[in-house]
Amino acid sequence: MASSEGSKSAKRLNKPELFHEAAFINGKFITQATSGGTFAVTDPATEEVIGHVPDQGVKETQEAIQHAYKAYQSWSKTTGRQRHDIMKKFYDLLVANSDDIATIITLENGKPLADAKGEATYGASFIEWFAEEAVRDYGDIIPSPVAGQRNLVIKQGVGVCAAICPWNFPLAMITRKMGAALAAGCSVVVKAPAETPFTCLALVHLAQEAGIPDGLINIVTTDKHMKDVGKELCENKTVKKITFTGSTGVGKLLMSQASSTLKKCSFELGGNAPFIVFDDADIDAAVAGAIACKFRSSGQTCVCANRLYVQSGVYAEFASRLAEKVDKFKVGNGFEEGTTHGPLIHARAMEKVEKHVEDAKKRGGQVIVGGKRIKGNFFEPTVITDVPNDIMIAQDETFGPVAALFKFETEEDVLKLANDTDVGLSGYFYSKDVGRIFRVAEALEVGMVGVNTGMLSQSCIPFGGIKESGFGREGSKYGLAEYTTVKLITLAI
Ligand SMILES: NC(=O)c1ccc[n+]([C@@H]2O[C@H](COP(=O)([O-])OP(=O)(O)OC[C@H]3O[C@@H](n4cnc5c(N)ncnc54)[C@H](O)[C@@H]3O)[C@@H](O)[C@H]2O)c1
Ligand SMILES: O=CCCC(=O)O
Repeated sequence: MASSEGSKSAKRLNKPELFHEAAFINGKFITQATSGGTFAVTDPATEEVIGHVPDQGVKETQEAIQHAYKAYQSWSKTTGRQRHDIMKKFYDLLVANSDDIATIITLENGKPLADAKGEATYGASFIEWFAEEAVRDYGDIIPSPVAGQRNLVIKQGVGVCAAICPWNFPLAMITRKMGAALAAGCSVVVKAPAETPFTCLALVHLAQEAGIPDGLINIVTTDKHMKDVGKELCENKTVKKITFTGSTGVGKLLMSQASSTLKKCSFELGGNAPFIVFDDADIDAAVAGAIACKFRSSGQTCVCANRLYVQSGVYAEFASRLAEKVDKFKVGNGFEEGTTHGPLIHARAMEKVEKHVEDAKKRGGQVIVGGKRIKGNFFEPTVITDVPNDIMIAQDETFGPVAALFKFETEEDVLKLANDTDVGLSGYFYSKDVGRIFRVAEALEVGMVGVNTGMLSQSCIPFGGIKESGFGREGSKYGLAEYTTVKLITLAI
């Protein structure tokens, strides 16, 4: 039965039945955990409870895996065209219900409604993209040196996939994994983020409406038992792939657990993106790019700029123009008209942001806008200048609305600084010099480079990193390959 908070949340939707206080296994919404426990989910803006979901454990995870295996056996025998048709219906339903999806995203994640609508579109685009890829996953014929022999290469879905997803994109981080898995002929067990399970549950409601077979997608909800559930997903022999988006520390743990059964892994982990503005840049474009890249989702994306390196000739101008724009942001509840930036996800995130700002201040940084907590989970969008190269922010992503501006003199210097980090997800730079554009793009140690733009994200690009930002790609044709294995058939004729 729905809780009073859950009923209130459901009433905000055009289609209240999309709000489920449940897990989802084998096509059924399950409101009770074996342990009997539930956990509350709160709105990060108001800190009020918006609903409850079952606190599931290892037993339910094993059940979900078994159902996923059964569903995989039939789904893997369907044609790419059949998978396309169901996925296309699923996509159409996501689009038709995008207002409700956006409302749930704002409710549980806090991002402004306009951004949540953007995510509803972005998230749905992965289902559409992979539906279209499902019919084009070609094999190969390799000429044999042996007379009378033919070598055929076919692709097959890897099997049951476990997806462990974060809270910062409650829809898109799931559809990016799920879309590829379904297109490849795989089934999925998703461990929903404890902070944002309701978007995920609305998603599977629509999947079911679209005709996705029972057991093909399963959602385990857990909080207290999260580590045990994660370990089960990594160690269970029936699961053939682990896909994870989140912090590097958790990625390392999951990889060590997954090594016991040598699962295929793709990990999209933390970044520490350099954002470089050269003297020859278009400063208006660079400021606009920094606003989009640094402050999107209040700084809580893995591809957000974390270190802004500005060449000495334009440092003062860039800093004052950026500060002028940041000062005009309207921070508030994502449902309020005019809100440009929402809250941080929770108190732990706030502690990290405050620690980074205090450290920068102690080391001589000048706060020219913002710099402190407003109330609850809200932090002032902040710009700090004159920071030395060894502040905490230089080595650890803040995941918050703080732009630290480092000054540099030469291209050689800034490349050394930009690459002086263990991680390498994305990097950005602004320059009009064609030679420099190629030199710097090739030299940056990252998986994705934005040149004269602060936005990369689309379903058609290979999204992912190098170094300790993980491996594997999501989205694009490369993303589909992560969910398939290649099989050789040698035929003597
Ligand atoms: N790459 C990204 O998009 C992304 C997303 C979220 C967080 N982060 C990074 O991580 C930092 C901390 O945020 P966080 O605490 O939410 O990240 P996290 O890595 O702890 O959590 C991400 C997801 O992993 C799950 N998880 C955590 N420990 C697990 C375990 N042992 N087994 C199975 N699942 C587990 C959580 O339920 C969550 O849904 C952020 O400041 C940021 O740097 C990155
Ligand atoms: O935060 C991780 C993913 C962000 C994106 O897809 O743009």
